[in-house]
Amino acid sequence: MEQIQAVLPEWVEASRRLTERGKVAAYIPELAKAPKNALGVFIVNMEGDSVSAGDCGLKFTLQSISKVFTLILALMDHGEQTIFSKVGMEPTGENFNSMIKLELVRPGIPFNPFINAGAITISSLIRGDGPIEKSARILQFFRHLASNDTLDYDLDVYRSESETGFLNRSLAYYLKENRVLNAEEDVEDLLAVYFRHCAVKVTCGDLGRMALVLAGDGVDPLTGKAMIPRRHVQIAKTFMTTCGMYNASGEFAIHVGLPAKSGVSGGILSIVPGRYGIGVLGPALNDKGNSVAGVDLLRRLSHAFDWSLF
Ligand SMILES: NC(=O)CC[C@H](N)C(=O)O
Repeated sequence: MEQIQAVLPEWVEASRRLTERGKVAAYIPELAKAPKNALGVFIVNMEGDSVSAGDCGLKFTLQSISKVFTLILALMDHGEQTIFSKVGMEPTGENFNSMIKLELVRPGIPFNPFINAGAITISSLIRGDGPIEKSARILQFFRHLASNDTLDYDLDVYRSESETGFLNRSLAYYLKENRVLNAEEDVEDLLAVYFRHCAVKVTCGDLGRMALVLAGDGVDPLTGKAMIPRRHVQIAKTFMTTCGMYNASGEFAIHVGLPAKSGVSGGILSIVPGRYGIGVLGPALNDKGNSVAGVDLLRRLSHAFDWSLF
């Protein structure tokens, strides 16, 4: 940890320069308010020692990072056979909100649980009596994983996405037409669950702490508590490696070589299996939609400390 701490502040400042080249997401209007030049990182090891640098105190919404944990909750609710009858296991090579392959490839189930069509389908599989109970179960699960009972929604971001998320609505109706979603599924209720879990507000510290449970294969190393079956962590880590950074996942595997998941608010959750949980925030995104400075910082760290799995 001392070795990492010794270089971290300087590397954050070096990577921060790249934020000038990126753009803050604006298709959810509320996200456009994020500070473009921010960059923060938090790294925690299996003993609970942590290091951090940059703008670590900033709060941001999980967005697509939440998909890792809703996938896990759905797997815990139903088992892998049911889940993989509804979503596939392959990267798409398309944008996360694209619907093109749903029509082109049969059967018309979403290619994987991390594209929006897949994550909306996963939200429909969370157990609970109605959208309020489903959302409450999801939030409770996130709070457990982060060891933080104060995690909550950013309601401004939630409303902003709910008022403008017409593409996600289209995806959901298309899935319903194709019977990937049940006939009795109410699309507005379902999207309320989906938009809510995307709008859970965290810091880099929360992200790192959630990641640590994945680094421990589902056992929280700091409490010794078994939180997720190992097999479900294995599935989540595999998707993080193959699809976690959208259609730049191959490039990220070459340059960084770690399981990771990014979100449009500029967060990246990553792990060094068995060693570290990592949370990064850098709202300026590159043309693939990943935090431009965040990816650069992870690349520096991975190279220097030989973290690549490959
Ligand atoms: N890539 C993302 O982070 C997308 C999440 C966002 N809530 C959406 O559905 O568009």
